[in-house]
Amino acid sequence: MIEVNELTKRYGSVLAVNGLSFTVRPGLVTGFLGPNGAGKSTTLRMLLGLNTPTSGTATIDGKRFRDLGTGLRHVGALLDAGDVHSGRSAAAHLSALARSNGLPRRRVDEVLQEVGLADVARRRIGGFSLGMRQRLGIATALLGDPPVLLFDEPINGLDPEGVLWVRRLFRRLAAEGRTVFVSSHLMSEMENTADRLVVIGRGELIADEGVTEFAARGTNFSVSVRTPDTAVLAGLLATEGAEVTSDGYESLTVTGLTAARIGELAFHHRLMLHELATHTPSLEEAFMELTADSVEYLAGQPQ
Ligand SMILES: Nc1ncnc2c1ncn2[C@@H]1O[C@H](COP(=O)(O)OP(=O)(O)OP(=O)(O)O)[C@@H](O)[C@H]1O
Repeated sequence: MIEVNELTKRYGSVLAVNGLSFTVRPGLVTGFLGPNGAGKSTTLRMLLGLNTPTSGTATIDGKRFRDLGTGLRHVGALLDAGDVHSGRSAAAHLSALARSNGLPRRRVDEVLQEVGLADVARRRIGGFSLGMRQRLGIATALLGDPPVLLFDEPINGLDPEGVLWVRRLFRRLAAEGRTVFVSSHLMSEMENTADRLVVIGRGELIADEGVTEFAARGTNFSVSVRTPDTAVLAGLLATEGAEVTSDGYESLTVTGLTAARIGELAFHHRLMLHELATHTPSLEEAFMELTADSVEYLAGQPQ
């Protein structure tokens, strides 16, 4: 169990993390989401004792990381996949870590196999692609067979097959009863992976809930209508208080009225409908909507 309580980190005038509180439970994949610069990496670094909080606490199973004393056997983490000695081979890198953490040598072969790097184990890391480095970072996190796993943007650089693999891996690790906490700035990466979401913006908590509850917060419900009588129907819908936009030939998008009400109106006025479909906001849309105020860099904004 990860517990973050009133956690704050200030860098000079920048308040990177501001009074953040949440818990991450075992047996689930929890996505840690927020736009760029929201404070995800800073929070993960404080959990791992790499940054000191300005105030508040970040604990793992009730203790600060540095007081756990069991290192890789308790918490495995992927922070920055580029942060490895590039002159070494993958096997040498993992062997050195296994030795310094008192882990058996066989774990090196097991994790290399697990992440699909067994065939390139003796190659220099310097020649690895970003995706291979991510796999090595994941292997490092798994080395101590820990009950708690933290991954910072693990999907970066992975090809589609790699993305599927990593999703299945996270699901399996959670099913084994581990605590799996995965950061991303893209909701699409978490949509089919996470059970719960901790969403932050500008260092503050926006949501801490199940994926379904989060999706239900999106308010952009709309109805698509196709009819040969767009002008007549649009007029009728407007008098009912709906907001109507025409998407081109025979096609309208309507907000403010249900599909059932639109169908009734069309029926009463003998208007033919070719399509009537409710559009439920996606998880991605809910995320964009709820974090809109926290986005640091917006495309198309004047400088
Ligand atoms: N060492 C530092 N010194 C000064 N400011 C920092 C430092 N580290 C982070 N920040 C600032 O703190 C804020 C949060 O950064 P952080 O890297 O934690 O965000 P993030 O959510 O991980 O973003 P990203 O998705 O871009 O990695 C940003 O405004 C960043 O510029």
